[in-house]
Amino acid sequence: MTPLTSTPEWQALHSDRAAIEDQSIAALFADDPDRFTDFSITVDGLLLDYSKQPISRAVREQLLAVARARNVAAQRDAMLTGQRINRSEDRAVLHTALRVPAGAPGWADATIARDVTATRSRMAELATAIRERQRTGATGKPIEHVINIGIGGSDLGPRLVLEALAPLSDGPRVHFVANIDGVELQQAMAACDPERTLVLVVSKSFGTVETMANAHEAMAWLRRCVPADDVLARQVLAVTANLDSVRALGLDPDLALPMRDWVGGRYSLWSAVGFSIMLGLGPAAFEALLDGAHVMDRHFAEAPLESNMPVMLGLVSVLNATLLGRRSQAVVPYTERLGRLSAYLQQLLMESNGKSVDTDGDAVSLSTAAAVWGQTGTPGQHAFFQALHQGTDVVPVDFVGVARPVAGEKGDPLELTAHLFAQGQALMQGRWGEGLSAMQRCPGNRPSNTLLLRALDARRLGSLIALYEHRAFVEAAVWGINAFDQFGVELGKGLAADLKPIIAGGLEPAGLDGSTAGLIARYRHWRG
Ligand SMILES: O=P(O)(O)OC[C@H]1O[C@](O)(CO)[C@@H](O)[C@@H]1O
Repeated sequence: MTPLTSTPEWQALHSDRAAIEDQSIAALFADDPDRFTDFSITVDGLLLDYSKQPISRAVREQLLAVARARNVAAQRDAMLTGQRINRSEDRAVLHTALRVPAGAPGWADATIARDVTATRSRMAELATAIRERQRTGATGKPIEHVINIGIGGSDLGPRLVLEALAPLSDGPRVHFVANIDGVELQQAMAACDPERTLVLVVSKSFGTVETMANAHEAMAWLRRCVPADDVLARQVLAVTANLDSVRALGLDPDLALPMRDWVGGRYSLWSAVGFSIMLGLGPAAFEALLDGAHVMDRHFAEAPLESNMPVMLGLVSVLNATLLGRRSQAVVPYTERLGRLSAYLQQLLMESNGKSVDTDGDAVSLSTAAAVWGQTGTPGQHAFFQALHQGTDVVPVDFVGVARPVAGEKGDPLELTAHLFAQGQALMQGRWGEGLSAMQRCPGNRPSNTLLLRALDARRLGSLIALYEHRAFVEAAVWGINAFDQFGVELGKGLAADLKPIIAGGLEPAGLDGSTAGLIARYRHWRG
């Protein structure tokens, strides 16, 4: 893979780096009254406004030239058509196939489409039977609670969606359990009647320590509390790509909902991993979520690069993170319902693109993924916004707003929206003028994107999530890295397994580094 820095297109952009950094965003508006129209893109009720970035028309052309030089369109097509683009794991990457409506033309082959439709139908039948109380728990009581046990991609997506659309929930109440310390599981078990609870064990690998530990605990609870021999068969359901391990846990693999190896964990909420969404909101809402994502997929596949929302969002990110060295990025949704968004995007963007070698294994020549963080507005305004306005580092912000709240939600987002728009304006304009002390002045010229959803509903949420998935793809394509493996996460998992018996006191801490040995000694001492 040619290093990005060796391409003439990047070199041309880089030679203008200082000018771009100094570019007054306000001046770009003054020079071009139509700038908002030209630097915003709308796809089916989702608007991206990237006009408050230091990007002139000429700079946009340079960015697009970089995208062409990196074959972003060809790389996209290779993903969509099921080529094995995840080279380090020799896998195709087909989360987009999960969102093609049944019978509609997709990009991948027909076998995959049939498999996707079959799983979706099975999920819908089962969810309907549970929601309509035809399929009960082992003692004949209806399922009113679901405990979703999973972590990372087997947790964050369904959690985000169910929190966002909670007012639409008319099915069993879903409780999420990810951490291994037992806190969430204890809380969930305390809130659930075991005879009316379905436990979902969601794990692509079915080997993740946290998930397996929590699954054992929850299964023991069901066995203890439900007087029926077939309680596990009736009330525990595995969602996985590893059916052999389902058997090892004592569950029937024939009952499990399958995942495929061509779906990465952090791209999997559209698969059977989203079963808890279907249970909570119903199959129609799940379909709407998929439809919204598919609309974004089609747009990504078909729109010219310059009016392609994920392409432009990805290029803006590369400009900030790589060209201008802005190593962190805030995501601030202006609705409490999207409070999980920054955590979701942390995994999506940082696990995908926190890489320092390219697809050939050579060191990349420039910085890749920036740190992603944030919380909702307006609480975030009273926490970290001071640093956004006056701190020494420029932190690009993605604002996310909704024109209409989720159906059934009380409260009007107008007040919040005023804050949202005001913050973007304030970051750009700053505050200057006679009579202001140095402490009172705000430098301004700080970039932001604004994403505005016509309404917070399943369809727009699907589009929004798919947009960020494709942004990660575009960034990776430009950087020349593989967005679909995550070997870095494995290292700590292995070390934790080695350390556990030492910390527990069964093994002596031989050969450890001084810090780890010291920490273990102190922990043991304080634990008593
Ligand atoms: O679904 P699994 O296999 O339990 O993995 C959970 C998560 O662990 C990771 O492998 C690493 O955090 C993620 O990519 C994945 O979403």
